[in-house]
Amino acid sequence: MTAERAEASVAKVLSDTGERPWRSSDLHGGDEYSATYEDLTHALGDFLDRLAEARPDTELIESMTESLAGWARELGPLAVRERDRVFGRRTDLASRGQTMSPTIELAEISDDSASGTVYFGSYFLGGNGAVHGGAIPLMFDEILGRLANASGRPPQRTAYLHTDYRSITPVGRTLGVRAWLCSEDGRKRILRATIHDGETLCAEAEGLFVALKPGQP
Ligand SMILES: CCCCCCCCCCCCCC(=O)SCCNC(=O)CCNC(=O)[C@H](O)C(C)(C)COP(=O)(O)OP(=O)(O)OC[C@H]1O[C@@H](n2cnc3c(N)ncnc32)[C@H](O)[C@@H]1OP(=O)(O)O
Repeated sequence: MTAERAEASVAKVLSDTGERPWRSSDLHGGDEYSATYEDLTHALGDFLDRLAEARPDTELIESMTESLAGWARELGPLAVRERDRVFGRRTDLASRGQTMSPTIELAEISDDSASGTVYFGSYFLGGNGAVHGGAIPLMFDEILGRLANASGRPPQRTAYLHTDYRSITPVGRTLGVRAWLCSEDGRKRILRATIHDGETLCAEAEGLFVALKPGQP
């Protein structure tokens, strides 16, 4: 899907849910700003992975705490309404401009399917090299939600998301991810997705997405 199409479908999501449609012109600084924000989210994700892996000494912990508190103080007065924010609203970027779920790099996307790769860094570790069991449905909701809301479909919300954990999902490896639309019935759409480590099926999910009625939040 092109960036223009993704943006058009997101604009529809927001206009139908009562928010002013999001436009790329909401982002200040054009292309230069676009690249900079993507770099910021990558740097933040990298920081979280390194933090999760490290055993810092007290001096470094104190110094990091001070730096982070300084950034929070600087950002505090810059808070804007949800519709004017950048974080998580950059559907033109693989990361969507957020770090809550890992970045999904899509190699193929059509109206009813998407496939690509996902990499869970150390930040998403549950234990013994396996991704946390809550991070996996988070990633599934991300890819299924994006697919459900793509291609000019009406805005939808997840009604249920069922995940089966078939084998551990390893941290620190590039994994295959696939999502596809299974059925449509009125306002209801069922979508499925899988994560593979090579030939091994790690996890699979089924989600029901329900198209929102006008004015529904
Ligand atoms: C700018 C950037 C924006 C980014 C956006 C894009 C990227 C996003 C990426 C991230 C994306 C993240 C996305 C997210 O995470 S969305 C956040 C998580 N989801 C929610 O918060 C949803 C909360 N629930 C609701 O709002 C309502 O319950 C909904 C809207 C879902 C339905 O309530 P509504 O009052 O409207 O409809 P209805 O109750 O008459 O139901 C309608 C039909 O559906 C059937 N049904 C309903 N529930 C279930 C169920 N659990 N199992 C089986 N069936 C169920 C029901 O039987 C009926 O069927 P039928 O009798 O007609 O046959």
